[in-house]
Amino acid sequence: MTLDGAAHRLELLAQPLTPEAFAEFGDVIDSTGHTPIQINDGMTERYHALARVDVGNAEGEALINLFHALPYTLPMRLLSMERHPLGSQAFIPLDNRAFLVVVAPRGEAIDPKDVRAFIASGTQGVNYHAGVWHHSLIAPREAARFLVVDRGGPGHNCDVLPFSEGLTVVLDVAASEAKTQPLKAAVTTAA
Ligand SMILES: NC(=O)N[C@@H](O)C(=O)O
Ligand code: NI
Repeated sequence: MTLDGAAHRLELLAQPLTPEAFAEFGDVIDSTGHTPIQINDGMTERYHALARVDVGNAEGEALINLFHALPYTLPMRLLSMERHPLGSQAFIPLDNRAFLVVVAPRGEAIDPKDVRAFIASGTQGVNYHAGVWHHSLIAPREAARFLVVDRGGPGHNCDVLPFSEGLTVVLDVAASEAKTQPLKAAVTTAA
């Protein structure tokens, strides 16, 4: 499965992550805009069920992982996308650092014009729904740690789709300050 593409260059500009804009790809994990449940005698606010873990079938199980991501320098060239057909995958930042999310709609191929890039703030996580194409974790500028909740169990759960040689996909960051967290420092001149 490769992307059709003559000699094209696709410049991706990341936009601030919002639940509405991300809805077709998954959930935004963020307390903003949600009413918490008061628990523990009022000592804790529970933001309940911000997203659900999809483990696909009875053989699947939910895994709780930690990812220590090394930093990418931007602009960066994206070479492939991946999907997990059997389950969801959630990334929650632990160091309050913004990160980049690149997604494309489900399907057996990816139309380059459907690829979207978002800037997730340090207080926003994402939960990719099963089968949604995404780039693997991108931590810009500095190393960062993430809580990752995804599916374990038997079965093939990671398809990788390379962009064709004829298509160069470059991820940059919107010139305008993102509402979430400025990433200008992350943009360095390409080597
Ligand atoms: N491979 C792995 O566990 N992580 C990727 O799926 C990713 O989306 O980063
Ligand atoms: Ni993944």
